[in-house]
This record gives sequence, structure tokens and C-alpha cells, in this order.
Amino acid sequence: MLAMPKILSFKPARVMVLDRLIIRIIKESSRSDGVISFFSCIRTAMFELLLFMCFGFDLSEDSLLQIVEIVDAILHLPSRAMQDFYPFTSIFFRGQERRVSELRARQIKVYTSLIEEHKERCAHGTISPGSYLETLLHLDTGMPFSTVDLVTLCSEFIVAGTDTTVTTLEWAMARLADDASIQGKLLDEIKAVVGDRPVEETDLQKLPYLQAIVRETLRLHPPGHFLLPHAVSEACKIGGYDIPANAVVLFHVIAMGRDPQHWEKPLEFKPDRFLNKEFDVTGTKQSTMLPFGAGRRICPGLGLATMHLELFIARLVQKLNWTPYLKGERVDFDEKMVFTVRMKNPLKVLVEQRNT
Ligand code: HEM
Repeated sequence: MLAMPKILSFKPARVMVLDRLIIRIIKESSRSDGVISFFSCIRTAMFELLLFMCFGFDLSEDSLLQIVEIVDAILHLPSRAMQDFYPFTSIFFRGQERRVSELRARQIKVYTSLIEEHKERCAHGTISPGSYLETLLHLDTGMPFSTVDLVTLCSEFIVAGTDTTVTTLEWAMARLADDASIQGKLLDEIKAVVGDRPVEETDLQKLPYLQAIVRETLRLHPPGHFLLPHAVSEACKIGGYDIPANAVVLFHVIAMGRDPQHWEKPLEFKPDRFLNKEFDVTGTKQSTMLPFGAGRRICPGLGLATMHLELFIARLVQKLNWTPYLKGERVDFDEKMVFTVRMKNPLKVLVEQRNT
């Protein structure tokens, strides 16, 4: 599902969602003197897109809202770290366990009705082929997945692919709104390579400055500062420390991306540092930044995420001019942790349509 030919087959869905997003932004800005709250606009768009890829059809507004609510509730569940370290504290978390069970029941109900709708649409031929669910239903594993397994897998696809990409896009657009010269340089590149027609997916590989902006955003603002927790299968020594078997290890990737020994002026946003350089973000050739992890558990959505980031940024900058909503003010880059590390003060920007 996350291999390039499958990703490319969803081009019509991306065009639909991006066109809708731009209309939504223009509408919202016309109601409020040009100012928009970027996060909610982009988040709706990313849910529309990933849900289409997951189920093979455009969800009703009501179903989409229900999924967004469930994902929000999952992301806001308190961490279980305290109970992992001090199991006796479990007695204080019984209410939480009940809330988790209720949430799971709601998740199963909502996703199951979408799985049923998928099957009905397949029977009537009103579905886009190649969805994630279709792939799961036709996987030859010897034993078909139960409905609950399908719910878990579809939900993992949505949770993993939406907020990570949305958070990164918010940081990227914040950086571009904050620095008119970087935004201008990107626009010049797009004009020179693409001209006046909308940027297409096949243009992306010819836009090195755009790619550099995406890398620089992932270096300075990786959505996960610690990746997902990993477990040690055998006792080993790392950097002189004994790590016992089964220990949980977190990788502090934010410290890698901001390490002054590897990066000049690491806290500054300078996409140029990636120009005219072969650079690998998978940890195969270097490990100075690992926004997607590395090795066996590397993010399987890396290719899809990179395409979404590049395409959305290019189209948004091509169509609209982005500036901080208070004239002359800088954007506030403080962070807060909500599963991903987001902007503490969600990005508010002034957008104006460009004359093209
Ligand atoms: C900017 C966007 C994204 C970033 C930075 C990102 C980053 C990551 C990271 C750091 C991990 C954990 C790796 C580890 O701990 O070793 C991960 C796992 C995962 N990602 Fe992504 N991701 C992004 C987008 C996506 C997308 C678009 C999808 C698919 C729709 C996706 C699907 C997954 C899945 C399924 C896992 C779990 C893999 C496993 O359990 O082994 N991700 N991602």
C-alpha cells in the first residue's frame, strides 16, 4: 500500500483534497480579514485524504468528524509511563481504563460501519480501487483478518499518517510565513520550473529548494522527538552503558537534529544547508537526523509523507502569500507535546491570493 506505484494511483484524491483545501482557506480568510488558523484547515484536508486512501471513498462530513474525535481522544490519553515504572499506581488509574474501553468500543463501531460501507460500495462498483482496506481484505495470509483486526490496522494507518504530516506542515508554513526571503526563493523556483500551471507530483523531483525546505523542517521540527519506544532484545552496551534485555529505549532524535557538532547554527532555519548535497534521512549512510526512525521499524509511510509534504507546501505557496497575522511580528516557535510536538500557539497567518 505504501509502495510508490500505489501512492501514485491516489493522485486524483490528492488533487481533489488540495483544491478543496485552497477553497476552504480562501473562504475562511475572506470571513476574517485574511487571517486563518492553519492547523484546523490542514488537519481536515489530511484526514480527508488518508481516509480516502484507507477506505476508497470520500467520507461524509459526519463520519469524518467522528473519526477526528476518536483520534483526538486517543492522542489525549494520558501516558501509561507512570504505571509501567510503578505498577502499584494502577489502582489510581481505573477510571482511565474504563475510558479506554469505551473509546475502543466507539472506535470499533465507527470503523466497522465504514468497513461495511466499503463492502457495499464494492458490490455496487462505487469505489476507488486500491485502497488500504481493499489490500487487507485480499491479503493471502492463510487466515482472513477479523473485523476487529481490520479496525486496528485501519486506525493505525490513520493515526500514524495524519498528525505527523499535519504537524510538520504547520511548522513548515510557520517558517515560510516568518521568513519572506525563503518563501520568495521557493516561489521563484516554482515559477522557473513549473510556470503558471498548478504544481504536479511529477514536478517535485525538479524542485531542490522545496525538498531542502522539507528536510530542514524535519531536522528542526521532527514531529516525534523520541520516535516510538523500542525494546532491547538482548543485553548490550551502548556508549559505555549496560543496557539490560527488555529495557525500553527512546531515541532522542531532536538532539541529533539540533546537535551543534553536526549542524552549523542548528537552531536557525536554513534550507540552503541541504542544497547540492546527497542527503539520506533513513540512517543508512548517516544518522545526523532521523525523523522517520531507522532500520527495521523505520516509518513505512516515509515516501507517502515526503510526497504529501512537498506537494502541499508547493501548492500552498504557489497559490497564496503567507505572512504572520500581526504585521511586523515574528511567529512564535514555542513547542508543546500532544503525541507529536506541535506549535504551542497554533499558527495564525494572513494569507492573500497571488496574482497568477
Ligand atoms: C512527516 C510525516 C511522518 C513522520 C515524521 C513519521 C515518523 C514516524 C516515526 C518516527 C515512526 C516510528 C519509527 C521508530 O520508532 O523507529 C513511525 C512509525 C510509523 N509510521 Fe510514520 N511518520 C510520518 C508519516 C506517516 C504516514 C503518512 C504513514 C502512513 C499512512 C505512516 C505510517 C507509520 C506506521 C504504520 C508506523 C508504525 C510502524 C511500526 O509499527 O513498525 N507514517 N513514523
